[in-house]
Amino acid sequence: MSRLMDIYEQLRKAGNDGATAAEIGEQLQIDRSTASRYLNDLVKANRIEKISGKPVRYAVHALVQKEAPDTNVIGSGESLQPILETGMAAFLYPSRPLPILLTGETGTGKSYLAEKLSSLAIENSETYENMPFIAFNCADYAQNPELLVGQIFGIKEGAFTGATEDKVGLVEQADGGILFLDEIHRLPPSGQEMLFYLIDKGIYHRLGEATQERTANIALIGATTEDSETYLLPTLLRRFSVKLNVPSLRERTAAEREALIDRFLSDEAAKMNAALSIEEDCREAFLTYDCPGNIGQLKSDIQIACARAYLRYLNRHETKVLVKLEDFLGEKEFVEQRNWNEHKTSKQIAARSNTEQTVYPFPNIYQRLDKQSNEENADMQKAVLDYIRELTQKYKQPSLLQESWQHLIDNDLFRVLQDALGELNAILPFELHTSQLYVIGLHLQNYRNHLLEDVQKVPIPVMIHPNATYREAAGKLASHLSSELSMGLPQEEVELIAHFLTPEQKVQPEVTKEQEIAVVLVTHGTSTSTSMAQVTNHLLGNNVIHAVDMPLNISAEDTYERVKQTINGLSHISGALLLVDIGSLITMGDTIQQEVLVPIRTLSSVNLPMVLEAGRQSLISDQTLDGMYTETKNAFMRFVEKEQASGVRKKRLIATVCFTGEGAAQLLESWIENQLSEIDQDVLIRSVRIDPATKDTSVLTGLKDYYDVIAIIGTVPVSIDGIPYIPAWELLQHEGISRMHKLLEITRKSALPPLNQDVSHDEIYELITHGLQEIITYVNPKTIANLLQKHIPPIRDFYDWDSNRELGMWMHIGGLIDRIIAANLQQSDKKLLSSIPLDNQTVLSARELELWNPFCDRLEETFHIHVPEEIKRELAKLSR
Ligand SMILES: Nc1ncnc2c1ncn2[C@@H]1O[C@H](COP(=O)(O)OP(=O)(O)OP(=O)(O)O)[C@@H](O)[C@H]1O
Repeated sequence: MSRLMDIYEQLRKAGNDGATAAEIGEQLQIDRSTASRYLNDLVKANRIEKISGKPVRYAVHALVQKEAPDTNVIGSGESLQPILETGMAAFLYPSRPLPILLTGETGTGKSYLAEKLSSLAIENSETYENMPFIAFNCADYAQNPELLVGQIFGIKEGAFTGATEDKVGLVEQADGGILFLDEIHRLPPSGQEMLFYLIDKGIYHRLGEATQERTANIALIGATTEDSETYLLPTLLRRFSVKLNVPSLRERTAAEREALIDRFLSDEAAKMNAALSIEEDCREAFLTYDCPGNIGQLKSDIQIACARAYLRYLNRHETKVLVKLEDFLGEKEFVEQRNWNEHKTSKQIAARSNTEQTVYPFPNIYQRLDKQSNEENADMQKAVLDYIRELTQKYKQPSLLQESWQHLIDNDLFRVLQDALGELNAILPFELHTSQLYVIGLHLQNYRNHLLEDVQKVPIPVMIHPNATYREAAGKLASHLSSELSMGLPQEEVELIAHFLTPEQKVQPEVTKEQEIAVVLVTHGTSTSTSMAQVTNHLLGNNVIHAVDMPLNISAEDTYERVKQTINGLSHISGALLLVDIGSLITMGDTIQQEVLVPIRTLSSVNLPMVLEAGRQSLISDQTLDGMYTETKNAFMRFVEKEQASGVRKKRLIATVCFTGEGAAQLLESWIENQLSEIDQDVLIRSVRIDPATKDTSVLTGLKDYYDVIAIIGTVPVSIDGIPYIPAWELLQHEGISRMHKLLEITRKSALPPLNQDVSHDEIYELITHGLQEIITYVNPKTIANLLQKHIPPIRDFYDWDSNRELGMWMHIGGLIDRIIAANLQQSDKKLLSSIPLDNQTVLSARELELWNPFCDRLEETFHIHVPEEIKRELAKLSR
């Protein structure tokens, strides 16, 4: 700290009485006249005042004295006292605020303190009144140092590839106010240099704008979890005159930890709209457990335990939310299994999704029947059977812990079920799995809850069970419930339990239903297939979709091999339905089927509704490959028709989500906005708050009515049918960005007309020139369209293409020509060939090959290129 700062500090400690120059000189071991000079500087800068009298005394302004400690910040009177005091002093330093560096372990509250210090300064000082506070996490752009520096200092158009326009940086936005850079060690050396130049001289320049100097006056706060000596340039480190280490949770006093727990609990209670209390042993556990992720972890563990308690309160119609030790222990065990060294964000996301599984809504037949009380009895019976299936499927989620089930079922009911197990086993022809009993327990809990709700009930239809043994077992259970819990079941309920007991519904959580026909999903991107498959498998409660990802760097041959191996690895199948994202993969199945010796059918343009339908179909026992193909295709058509029937296409929207709707969600909002290219400017980005306690997604489902919500991106995993979710941490890596781009690409308003609509040849020409403009780089789309217009008709007639098929082929060929030209220019024919799923097995007639010759000859003449033989074959094959 500088001498001036030392003097200021000394005076602050002296309080309202202040000190004389001689006293200060003595305390700091400097001569009195030097102390006096500094003190007068501070007076001139209006930071301290003179108290008249002899000798003159100096004191810090009363206003400043009252600013620290802040009673609202837990620890302000204790562990955080020095940080708050020194931090405020640095802010109010004469003439120019001193840069502050906050160091400390993850979750200790560095960001929190930066914000608190800033709001204190803004509230209490005239200098900062109405001044901006800009916070930015450098880790968000760690993958792209150039862009990171650009975000901070601004970018001049053309500074690097992709910098298509001038961009104002954060320094400019924070001018005259406060800039907080979290994870500052992520700044590359060039950025660190620019930063210390700014601190020194108040001067900076935008990226790519070396000649134009700009000025800014900012109060800088940096924060890092890393050792600053190692990760920051010594020159920058020296510029941080105030370095404050934020203590870990271990170093905070017990009283502070207790106060933190109370604060977090009352924050949760405020969100719940219900009375919340905590059992003593659970509070004790929160007070004492080892919490390496510090306050951040403590907070999220409390939030999760509260969410669990809240779920129990809802399910059991309790009068208050009671947080028990078990609500916390589930989480703790989970935390212990994980290596805390992993990135905190991914840990928190995983922890939240773990909770989400518990919060997953269980089907409730009574509510369903209430809704459809006018339905025919047969439909109601079907609804009941679906309900049984759904409930049993749900149990197959392996991650759903047994205790979670127990939480959902009243203790007395749970006990009666367990007691009855032996007797039921004696009656039934097989041993009842305990999990099956939980399923029945859940159903009975639903029934019990419904009884409690004093509403007019629609009775479930009576579905007499054909087998007397099961009816007997159900009767036995009913009499236990009646005698031990006075829970008399009506006849239809007893019959329903008999259905639950039958082996068809017998739950075998470890075993996946054996599929006759496999569904293999192949899409571009590092994880697109896997995540679609995960969603579907999760929803269907079965591992029915087999995913093959196609990262951009793997060749067509590798993909081919992967798909082949996947199919070969599935014994007992009698066929496979291949779902692919783009048309060019459509021929892959034909080739593979010759090697794997089972029939394969392929559908392209796959989307989530299609995958779901295919998965559902594959679970139907006697479904055939052709039947599955047709049903899945129909699902797709229905989807397309629904889209078209909705008339004007809805505007596309990406929703960003976080627990506040203001933090991560807003950061993501502006980040994504910057990523959108010209053709995606129609996309709206909206940040949405997800309440941590209820995880209520109704705002998102509401948006769905008015917009085509193409993705949800954020820090709170939400699952809404048909809308892919991209976690924020994934978005900021290559894989996530490419997923987002893929989603944008497939939802763009296609230049192509709706399916099944006949298009005239002139229209095809227009549509194609327009469509090609968007995808090709090397040639004039009109030249290609002219060539196609001239040479396609005999081919079209030979294969009897309809107009949609023809449109598809024109687009495909247009793109292919562009790639051939690029490959010729870059002399990379080999690479081109390896990116096309070529095969030598398909037998093509001489006539088919000849058909393409005139077109290929003209192509070679016009563009001075060579069209390889393999490509001619590929074209012929695709035409079929
Ligand atoms: N004194 C405090 N009072 C109340 N809440 C706090 C306090 N300190 C931290 N928190 C809360 O704990 C959580 C973690 O804090 P924060 O994000 O500031 O930690 P951090 O040190 O910046 O973590 P990281 O280095 O991982 O970014 C936040 O939700 C924050 O609001």
